Amino acid sequence: MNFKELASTYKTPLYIYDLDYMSAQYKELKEAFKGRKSIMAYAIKSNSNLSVIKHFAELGSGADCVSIGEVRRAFLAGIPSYKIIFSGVGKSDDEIREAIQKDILYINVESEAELGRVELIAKELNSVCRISIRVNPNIDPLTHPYISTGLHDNKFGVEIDAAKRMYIRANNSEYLDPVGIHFHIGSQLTELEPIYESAAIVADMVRSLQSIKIELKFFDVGGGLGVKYNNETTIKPYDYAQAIFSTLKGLDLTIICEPGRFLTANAGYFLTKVLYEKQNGSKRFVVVDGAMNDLLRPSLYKAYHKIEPITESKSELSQADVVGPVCESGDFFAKECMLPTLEHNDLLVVHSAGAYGFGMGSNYNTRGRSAEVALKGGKAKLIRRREEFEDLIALEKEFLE
Ligand SMILES: Cc1ncc(COP(=O)(O)O)c(C=O)c1O
Ligand SMILES: N[C@@H](CCCC[NH3+])C(=O)O
Repeated sequence: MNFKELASTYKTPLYIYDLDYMSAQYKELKEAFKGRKSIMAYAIKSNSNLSVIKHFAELGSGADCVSIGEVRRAFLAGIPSYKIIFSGVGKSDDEIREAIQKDILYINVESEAELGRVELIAKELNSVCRISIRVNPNIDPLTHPYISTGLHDNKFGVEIDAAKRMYIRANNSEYLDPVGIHFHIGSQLTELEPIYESAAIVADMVRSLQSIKIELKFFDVGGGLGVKYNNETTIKPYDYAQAIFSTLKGLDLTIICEPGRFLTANAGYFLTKVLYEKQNGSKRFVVVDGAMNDLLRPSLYKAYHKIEPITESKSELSQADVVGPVCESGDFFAKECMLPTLEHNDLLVVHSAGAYGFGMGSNYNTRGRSAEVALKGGKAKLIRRREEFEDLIALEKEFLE
């Protein structure tokens, strides 16, 4: 990849996404589920640029959404309504209403109280809403605590007993059609066992519902497949699919998988430019033009992202913290990273930045968010322009007296 040329054409900081890599990841995962009916529902939250979603739409993907905004993005990008799923613990009445009116595949319900709202709104609309229920299997996914979602300590989903009550209620309602069951125990999962255990619990639940004549069609295994940021061992898609198949013996359900990070993380690069080198006592800092408002993961989770310098410098390597201009000591991309002496305008490539990168960005410190560029067949294309000062103040300006 010619990062120098990309930086000179589009300036920095810059997000770059390799769409061909995303296609290869998509195809590998889809292929792993061969032999069973399956839908890949791309988790839009991992990278919600419309051109990225459109790319997955063209590959035949559905969409997993967590807000009505994401549902609207899915429609805009050409994902068919019958492949769109809407999850999340706090859907508002307006969001539920619009999802029902848009006739998406199903609303994934995450509490008994929410089931009541969905039923009421479907009744008001004189409609029948397809639903699934998100089961919280209380299994430790063995990942970072901030991205664990499958324990009773986490806000997501409902416990088995509550789910059963909800299915019975939904099955008896004129306005609800229970079609699916769902679990998603966390993100960046690198151990297969918790996924297998969760799938087994949920498959047993499907069987117990069958015994009371509630027949589901969709077995939604969520997302969560981890990727290599550093030297993690990851789960192979084939093993993942086989583990799920092994829990489904005797059940003829369409599998829905909601990959996010697996498809996008290692397709993305964040390109930033060196502004200054500085030394505070024995501490060396490399100050760059990107910051935590562009890529929050290192600050929020102490997440590791490989940093690759692009420089003519042949100097010895020494430890440095790579930091941005934001007014927070937590604004860093790497700590104690081995780097040569860098010059003004040298580039640093932050790897694995395609998932939960741009989307978790903000305008903190009145910084415009970076531009985004997509690469396909070796060709680069701008897919979001850089935010300018005028964009940042647009919603406030009219109120200035
Ligand atoms: C319901 C649901 N599905 C899918 C995903 C995508 O997760 P990941 O990016 O780890 O594949 C998430 C995010 O954690 C989620 O909450
Ligand atoms: N934002 C997280 C992933 C959250 C997944 C959504 N529940 C990350 O960057 O790793």
